[in-house]
Amino acid sequence: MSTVDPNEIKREQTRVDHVIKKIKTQAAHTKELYEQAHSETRSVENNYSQNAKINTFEADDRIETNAEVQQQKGLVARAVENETILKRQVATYKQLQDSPYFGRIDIQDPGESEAEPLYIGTASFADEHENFLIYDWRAPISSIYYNGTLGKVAYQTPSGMMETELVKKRQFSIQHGQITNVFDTNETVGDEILQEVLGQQNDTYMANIVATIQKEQNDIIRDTTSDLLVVQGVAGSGKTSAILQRIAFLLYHSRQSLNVDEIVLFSPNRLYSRYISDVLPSLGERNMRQITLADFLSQRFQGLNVESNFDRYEKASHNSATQQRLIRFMESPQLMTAIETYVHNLKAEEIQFANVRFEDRIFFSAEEIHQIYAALPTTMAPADRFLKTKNTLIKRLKRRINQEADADWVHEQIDHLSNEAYNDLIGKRRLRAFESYDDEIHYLGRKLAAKHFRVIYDALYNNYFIDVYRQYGQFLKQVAIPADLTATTWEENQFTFQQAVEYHRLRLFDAAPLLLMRDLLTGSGQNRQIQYIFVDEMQDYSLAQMVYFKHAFPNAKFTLLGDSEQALFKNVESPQSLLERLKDAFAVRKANLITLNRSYRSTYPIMSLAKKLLPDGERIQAFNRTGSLPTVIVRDTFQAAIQVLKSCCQKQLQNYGTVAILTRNMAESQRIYKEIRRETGATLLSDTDLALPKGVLILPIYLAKGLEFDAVIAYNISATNYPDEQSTGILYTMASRAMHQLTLLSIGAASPLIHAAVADEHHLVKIE
Ligand SMILES: Nc1ncnc2c1ncn2[C@@H]1O[C@H](COP(=O)(O)OP(=O)(O)OP(=O)(O)O)[C@@H](O)[C@H]1O
Repeated sequence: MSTVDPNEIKREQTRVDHVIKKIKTQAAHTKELYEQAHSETRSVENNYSQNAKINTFEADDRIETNAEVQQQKGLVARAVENETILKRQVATYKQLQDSPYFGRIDIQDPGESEAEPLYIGTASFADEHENFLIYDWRAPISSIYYNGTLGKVAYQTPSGMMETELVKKRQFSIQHGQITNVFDTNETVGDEILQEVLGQQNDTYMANIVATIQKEQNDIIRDTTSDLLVVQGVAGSGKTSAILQRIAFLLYHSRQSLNVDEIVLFSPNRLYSRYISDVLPSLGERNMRQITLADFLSQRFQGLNVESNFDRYEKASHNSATQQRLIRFMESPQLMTAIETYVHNLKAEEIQFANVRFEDRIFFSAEEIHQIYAALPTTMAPADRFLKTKNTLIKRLKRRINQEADADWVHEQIDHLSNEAYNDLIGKRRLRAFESYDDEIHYLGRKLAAKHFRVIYDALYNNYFIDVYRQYGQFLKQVAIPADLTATTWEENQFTFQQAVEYHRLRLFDAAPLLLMRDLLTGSGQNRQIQYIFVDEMQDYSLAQMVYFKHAFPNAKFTLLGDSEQALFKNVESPQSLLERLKDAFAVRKANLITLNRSYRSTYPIMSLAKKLLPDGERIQAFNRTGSLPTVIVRDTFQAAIQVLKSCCQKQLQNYGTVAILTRNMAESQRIYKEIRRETGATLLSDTDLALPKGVLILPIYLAKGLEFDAVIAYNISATNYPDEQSTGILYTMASRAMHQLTLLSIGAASPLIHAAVADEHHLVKIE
């Protein structure tokens, strides 16, 4: 790393000025185009709505109008798209005007006498002669900036590997058009600029890291070949950042074949979804689809209240050994395999068909449904037999509707129809004459009968003629249980499942096997459109859930990221064993594992303490950023602790924008919120909050997953709250949320885990 000669900096600033001038000209021109496009869209839209209003009473007119309307619709769509592209371009130029680029590489191709400088920024920019003044960070040549050290380098292009020589690599910080920092480096991406970026205060929402992507992160971002990419990364190692830059990268590289709507990110909670929502737009891309596991499951189990990880965590702070063994089995891929085998071998008479009832009477009996199913060839897959059965039922329903169309009760209804209701029912047919009056009445009758039986149609459509809960109960009854579970435990397990369902509740660990069973039996539930699935905080998912995702998104490539040591909902597991289990469960052709051991978020003193909390924390490399020592404060009473909280918040707010008080659960958060909100102006955050304000925030640790704060106060890290190693993951996660300052506050003796961490190294903390 070397500093750059002042004259050279001047020359660079002149270039920055020149590029910005060009961008400004281009921006003004694009803005004009955008405004034109905007008024064009308005006029096409106006035109469209005029045309849509055209008299459609004459049959011939209708056909013509339809074609015209379709054409107008196309015009509107194109105008809107054009406008959106221009709007995005205007935004990109605005950003480039402020900071046009962050890197420069000088490359000398074989046979050339001079090196050519290339500048790298968040988007490409070319002048009027098509000279690239800035290269997009995702362009093939830009990979040299992230991967290469000076000397011979190779980079991937669409037409194969290219070789060149890297003779200079320069990093810039440019703010408001002024170079504030510049370094030459031989490293991949040197530490100086990174120091500067990481030392800054958190601005509540996540920012992109394209200027300082590190080599290992770059491997994650640019991996285009793996079907399963697993990233085990320590706290603050940039996993979430890598996901977002990877999505931007994939979109750039597969513009033609990949749409952002074909990417789904499973996020740990809704706050996180908001926290990361600015990154992709700052890179000129739209956000991917995001969903939490809880929302995904509620959508699939409409009408049932599915337990969430948070509920489970709030309910049982410590699981008994028996409970842990039960959970292990219920969340295992073996259970999912057992479901597959069970469904595969299921005999017709074992399928739990249910009566379809209508107005207190049985409309299709389970027996009738069973007979249809049983008559189908046994060689057919269960889902195919099921679909055929469903079709037969729908046909029978239609036949019945046809018969009822001429029934007296229907005729009576027709007689009492108002003119308006009559016209409504005739609907589109109004314009085509009926052969006879009887035809018209029969048509109306069918419509009325169909309306009458609509609930049955819906029940068939939604597969309510099979009772999957009873079927699942049957499955549990016969499945072979592991040796470490007793028959009594297993019976109790079946009973609690039944009981929960009676109360319209579903335990979290039943959700994945139940969904798999339902999908396999009914041939539903798969989404073949999705091309990429990302799962952040993968350690909070069971393998059974992962196996279900694999089934539900059969064409997707998976990127799973997490930190086995930030497990809040189960015991910490060694990264290697988690990775092995994942690989087995996914059984894909091309799996890639990447480990990130360098941590960027927290200062060196904070990370030094956090890693001591872990049994194998030594492998974590804390980024060398200075800061004050973490403080441990012990008080005897709740009131004394509240006083500490108030004074800490006031003090820390003078230096920092966000101070987060992290608690073990929601009840604790609420309790302290009541006590300190007046003096500190604190905000209590819950899972339904979608915004992250500045100031003092109070939240349970599970909502702080994936987030970071300038200062963190870990509230009540006492021996009572965190008595043994089951709490390791929680304390480690709490400590590693802090960027600049960490305070550990205990009421009564601190957790033995904290004592053990600093036992031989008292210099790691300051005791107050
Ligand atoms: N290459 C980088 N350049 C600049 N900042 C970085 C880089 N990598 C990570 N960071 C910063 O470090 C912090 C942690 O990153 P991120 O949240 O992506 O890590 P993580 O591995 O998902 O963390 P955790 O598992 O603890 O939630 C963020 O503020 C991020 O911007």
